[in-house]
Amino acid sequence: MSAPPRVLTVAGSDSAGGAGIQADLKTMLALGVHGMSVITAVTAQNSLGVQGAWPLPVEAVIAQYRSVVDDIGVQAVKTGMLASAELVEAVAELLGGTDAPAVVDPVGGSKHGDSLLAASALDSVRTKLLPVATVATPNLDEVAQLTGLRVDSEDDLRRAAAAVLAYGPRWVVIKGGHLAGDAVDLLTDGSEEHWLRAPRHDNRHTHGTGCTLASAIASELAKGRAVPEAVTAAKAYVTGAIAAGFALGGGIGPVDHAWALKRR
Ligand SMILES: Nc1ncnc2c1ncn2[C@@H]1O[C@H](COP(=O)(O)OP(=O)(O)O)[C@@H](O)[C@H]1O
Ligand SMILES: Cc1ncc(COP(=O)(O)OP(=O)(O)O)c(N)n1
Repeated sequence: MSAPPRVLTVAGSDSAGGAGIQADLKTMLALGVHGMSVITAVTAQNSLGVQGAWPLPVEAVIAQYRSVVDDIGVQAVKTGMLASAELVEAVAELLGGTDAPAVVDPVGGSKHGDSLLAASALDSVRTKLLPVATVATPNLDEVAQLTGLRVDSEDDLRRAAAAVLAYGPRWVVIKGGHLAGDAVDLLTDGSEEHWLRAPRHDNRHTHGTGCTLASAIASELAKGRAVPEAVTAAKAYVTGAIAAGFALGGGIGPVDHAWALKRR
């Protein structure tokens, strides 16, 4: 039996299991790749919000990464919550030393508005992390934090993409999930444009959408797909997961990472 493609997530733990490391590993399982993890921070969170967050020491993050990459190897890496400037810079340096494609989700906060990244880390995201990204996947709040641009309509997505690409990622997916109307994302490398459109599901249980999309892109890249095909497949996966999102706790429940497995 040959080993499945290996994908590494470098992200924070979500105790509620809908976002962060837990979302990433579930996505990877559902998409048929071998998921591995470098935990950057532990959060206490649930359907109502984030109650606490504790970043890990930089040396613990580097040690986890080295253990996995030096022995097992990876075909793609995804990054999520990195919490501090020190962790952003350490992870950027690690990514700069690998040939595997890197999907960078520049996580700034949770859906409830709780911060998951120190304000002092934003400059390191712009100048160190985005330049080593194969694909960056900011949502509209992250676009505003990183570029100062407000996106109010589909027309603004192109301007936002150009502003993020100026920091150096090879491709960017601007996620229009927070706009009204269809769920439209723009994937571009500055010359090609791919508009990814899906019907908006009227389901409030959307915890983990961004993590799920980014780790699905990494999974598809690890299988050898080109970026546009990988993002198209990932969009279909996250759309199905949102359609099947379910209530848990008293607030926003998770997307259903297993939706595609249940249909087999
Ligand atoms: N209600 C929805 N119905 C369908 N797709 C959605 C919905 N909300 C978000 N999406 C899609 O989910 C993906 C993640 O986007 P978004 O929710 O904006 O990310 P984040 O979790 O980082 O804020 C994008 O492809 C977006 O278009
Ligand atoms: C540990 C951790 N990492 C990232 C997030 C944000 O995840 P996201 O997929 O953007 O989902 P929402 O929080 O917006 O529902 C998180 N909450 N926790």
